[in-house]
Amino acid sequence: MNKKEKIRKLLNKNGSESEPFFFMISYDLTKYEIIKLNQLPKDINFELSDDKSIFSSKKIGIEKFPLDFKSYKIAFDKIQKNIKEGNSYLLNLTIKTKIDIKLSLDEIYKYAKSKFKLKYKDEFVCFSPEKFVDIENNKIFTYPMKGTIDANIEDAQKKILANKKEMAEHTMVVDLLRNDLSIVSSKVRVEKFRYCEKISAGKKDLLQVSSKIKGELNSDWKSKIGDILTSLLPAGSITGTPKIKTVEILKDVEKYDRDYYTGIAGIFDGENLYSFVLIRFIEKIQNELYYKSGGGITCDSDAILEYKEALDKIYIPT
Ligand SMILES: C=C(O[C@@H]1C=C(C(=O)O)C=C[C@H]1O)C(=O)O
Repeated sequence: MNKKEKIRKLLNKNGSESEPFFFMISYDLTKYEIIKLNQLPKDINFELSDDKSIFSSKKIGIEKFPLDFKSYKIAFDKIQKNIKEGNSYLLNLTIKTKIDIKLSLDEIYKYAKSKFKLKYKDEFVCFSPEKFVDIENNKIFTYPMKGTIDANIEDAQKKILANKKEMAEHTMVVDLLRNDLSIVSSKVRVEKFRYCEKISAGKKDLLQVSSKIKGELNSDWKSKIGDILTSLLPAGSITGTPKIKTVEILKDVEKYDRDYYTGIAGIFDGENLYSFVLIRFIEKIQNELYYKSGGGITCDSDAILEYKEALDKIYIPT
């Protein structure tokens, strides 16, 4: 049985037992943890919050040792070639940046302020602003986030909402996720289109644009959590579209393993399910720390600006 199938069956089984459990799944669905909440080991910590006021402008400085622009540009150019050939029209290109910070993963987890947090053993810490799906009262919701602007630019919100490239990019992700939700649910509707949220990002504050999409599930969805999640993964907002071909291209151009970065984590509380995308992510690899980050590329993208955006996302909100 392959790993995806194993994950699907385990989630279905855990859901049908109606007991609360935690889950985390890697980007390529080869790694996972599915653990009953009352058996969660001490070295796995997480927090999920819906508190909109979680926002802070205190900064922790991070020294960055980024991939050189030339290497980024090679990947970027390959992506543009694929877009011109019609293989994809939106790809989320991500990079791994070595960082230096005088804090342990435990301390980062403790200090980072974010809606969603996860620390996994001494392996990684994630402080994500991005929901994946929520399931409440037989309804499934997803909240794709696409579009980032420096919040301190004058009229930042107005500018990003009026920007045609941002609009096109966001619409593509909403289309993809509407389609994904239609695989697992019915009566899919976009409930909110392009709303802005402010996020503290090191020396900068960022505005991120999201949408809210809703679908209806059958009342037996708890025994199908595995079918639902494995059909939706990897999350469209961190791949691009069309998904299968785009994932293939990313495998070729990204010269590192995403691992749990851009995967998902969440809980089933016995009644409802809440999950988030594993972005804003620091990983310990052989005693060095790496920050994984990226952004969406379209035919209109500028390589320097995209490179800058991926590096701007390297921050710890405190
Ligand atoms: C992949 C990342 O971000 C993704 C890309 C975004 C964008 O292009 O605006 C926003 C949120 C994420 O879905 C990341 O932050 O590492």
